[in-house]
Amino acid sequence: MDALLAVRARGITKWFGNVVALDGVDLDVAQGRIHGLVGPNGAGKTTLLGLLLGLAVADSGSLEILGTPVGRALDAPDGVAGFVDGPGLYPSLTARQNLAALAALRGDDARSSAIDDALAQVGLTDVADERARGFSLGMRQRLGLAAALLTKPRLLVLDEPSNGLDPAGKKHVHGVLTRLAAEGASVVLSSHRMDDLEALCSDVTILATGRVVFSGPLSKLTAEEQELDYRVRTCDAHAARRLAAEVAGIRLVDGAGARHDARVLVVRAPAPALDELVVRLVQAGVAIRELSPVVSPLEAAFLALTEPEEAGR
Ligand SMILES: Nc1ncnc2c1ncn2[C@@H]1O[C@H](COP(=O)(O)OP(=O)(O)OP(=O)(O)O)[C@@H](O)[C@H]1O
Repeated sequence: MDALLAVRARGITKWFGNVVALDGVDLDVAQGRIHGLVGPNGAGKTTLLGLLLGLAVADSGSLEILGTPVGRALDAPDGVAGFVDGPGLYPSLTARQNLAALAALRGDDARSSAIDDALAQVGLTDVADERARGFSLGMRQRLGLAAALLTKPRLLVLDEPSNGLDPAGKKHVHGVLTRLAAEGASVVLSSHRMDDLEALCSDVTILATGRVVFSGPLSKLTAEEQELDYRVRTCDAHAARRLAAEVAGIRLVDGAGARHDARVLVVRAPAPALDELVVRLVQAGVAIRELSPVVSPLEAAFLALTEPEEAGR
């Protein structure tokens, strides 16, 4: 096995009746990295995360987690924590009691200082003594993450952890995941939020109808995208339009993004042509006030890679 891999999956197939949820999936998750799993509804993300957590076993293929081959038993592999379909909590217990009870279930005797620390990391200190029954979705997600942290995971597996998070909750969760990875743990998470994935993940796997259509560094995915639409807002839209028309490889896109602001131009361009436009604008004394992709590079790649699959269903 590769010493630097937290997950090594080869040819994983999983059927539910006559539905193939995973169809020959290969996945490498490097140690100390945050790996995003993305795909349309029903692509197989939750099924794959469930296999990593030992909630189900594959019908075929091989799976190694933290260097150990996974057998047929339904059991969380050592060093792995996380949840799919929301964390399992006791509604009638407080946040603090939940963490103590979940630790006791594992046979651990979590010190109250460790519990306090986990609650602080996810930003739930103020509600530590409130019952989980009254918690919002975002608070339950954060409490589930705190429970996972108490196990000191070497691999953390989370299904859509951003669901229901307000901006403060998101900041806490991102902070926790980034810290874990910096300390050498690996994180695999699914999300439909491209902005979260781009902010957090170094690697991404895109699934479509149970198959991997891309897996690798996020930078490679975005670099592979040939052309993107960019909003360019300048101090002189007229001059910007004229200059854009002169740059080879740039096409002006009417409509989206420019509609509400006459100073905004939307151009479709590969990165080198966009660079050339920026240089020409500056040389011509046209100030650039905004330059941003209309949809994020990950979202553009996601749509390009998954839409043909969707259409083919
Ligand atoms: N327990 C189950 N019984 C029957 N079919 C299932 C079961 N779990 C998943 N499936 C099917 O397997 C496929 C993959 O589902 P899965 O939940 O893994 O997708 P997903 O990518 O997590 O989707 P979403 O983004 O909607 O959460 C779907 O066709 C789904 O209907």
